Amino acid sequence: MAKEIKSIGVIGSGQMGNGIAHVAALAGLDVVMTDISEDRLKSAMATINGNLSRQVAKKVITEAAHQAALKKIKSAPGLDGLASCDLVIETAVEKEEVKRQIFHELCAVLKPDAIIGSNTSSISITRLAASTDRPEKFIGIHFMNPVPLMELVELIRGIATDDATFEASRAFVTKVGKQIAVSEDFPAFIVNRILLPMINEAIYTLYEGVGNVQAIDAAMRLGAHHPMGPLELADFIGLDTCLSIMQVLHEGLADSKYRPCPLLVKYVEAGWLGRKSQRGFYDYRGDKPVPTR
Ligand SMILES: CC(=O)CC(=O)SCCNC(=O)CCNC(=O)[C@H](O)C(C)(C)COP(=O)(O)OP(=O)(O)OC[C@H]1O[C@@H](n2cnc3c(N)ncnc32)[C@H](O)[C@@H]1OP(=O)(O)O
Ligand SMILES: NC(=O)C1=CN([C@@H]2O[C@H](COP(=O)(O)OP(=O)(O)OC[C@H]3O[C@@H](n4cnc5c(N)ncnc54)[C@H](OP(=O)(O)O)[C@@H]3O)[C@@H](O)[C@H]2O)C=CC1
Repeated sequence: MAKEIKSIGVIGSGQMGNGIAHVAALAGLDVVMTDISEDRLKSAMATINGNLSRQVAKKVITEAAHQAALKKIKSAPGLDGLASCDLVIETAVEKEEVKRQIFHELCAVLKPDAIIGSNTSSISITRLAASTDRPEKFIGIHFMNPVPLMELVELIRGIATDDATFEASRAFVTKVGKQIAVSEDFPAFIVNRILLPMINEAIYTLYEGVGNVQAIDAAMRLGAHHPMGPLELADFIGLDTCLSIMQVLHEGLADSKYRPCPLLVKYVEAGWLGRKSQRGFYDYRGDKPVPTR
């Protein structure tokens, strides 16, 4: 029988890491959140507190639940605090070499029966699993952004993932209140295999001058009823993450239809990564977002 997951660790406290810590703590799990810097962790705790307050204001949760969730989260830099976790979910940047290095260090401190999950948007679960000492206890647990609001989690088995790991992960995802879509381990899985080429095409539409930022986003918001325009959504995801996903699709499927738009490459090279760096297809430094093209 699959073991119940009662405590989780989260590596990386960016928008996905702090969102996963938020929903797991609200579900009553003990959470240890780690990152490379103490400042990052402080700002992640402030974000979680703000997002929980927003849920209280919207009457989604009570103030008592807000306070109880905060008490469930411990944060500490480095990986030592993860030693007793049942499940550790890696949510660091979408760079394979960074994730492999993290897993190398993590395996040395983790208890032998702990499960490792990766929140990767696109990278092969089988390949990441092979860089650990426990490929059978490794799985893709792919939350969507923003985690507290989005209903779906993709579960992706690597070639070696065993049934107990899959079932324990399934029970964990259900416990945090999310629905599951099971995906085979192919580049970018299901959601991003479909979503990211659409976003990349929107960037080509901008690059080729078919429309400006405002026109492209209005077209898809009002003409296709997407909740956010594709360029607004790209800024929300992070342009570095969008580029990494397109690169994984392009290399992994060897098809030119996935070629990342040169304009996306240029924005990332400029450090204009979207909302997280205050500038992307919109400039967020003023009172309201202003298109940069
Ligand atoms: C890249 C990958 O690997 C996979 C992915 O995740 S792809 C991305 C998937 N996500 C999407 O497609 C999201 C599309 N957008 C939407 O569905 C909606 O716009 C939304 C759900 C994000 C917001 O819905 P809304 O009803 O307009 O929310 P609203 O209450 O007005 O809040 C909007 C704001 O709060 C955020 N937000 C609201 N409640 C939140 C909470 N509890 N926790 C975190 N963020 C929250 C929103 O992101 C946005 O941020 P700012 O206020 O800082 O600008
Ligand atoms: N953004 C999205 O919409 C989604 C992203 N994902 C995936 O989730 C993961 C995280 O994305 P996201 O939260 O957006 O990224 P962010 O850039 O917001 O956060 C990544 C965090 O990881 C930290 N970090 C970097 N290197 C390490 C390390 N070696 N050890 C510990 N922490 C580290 C970063 O610190 P610093 O900034 O100081 O480098 C940062 O705080 C990626 O794999 C991404 O593909 C999945 C679903 C949706």
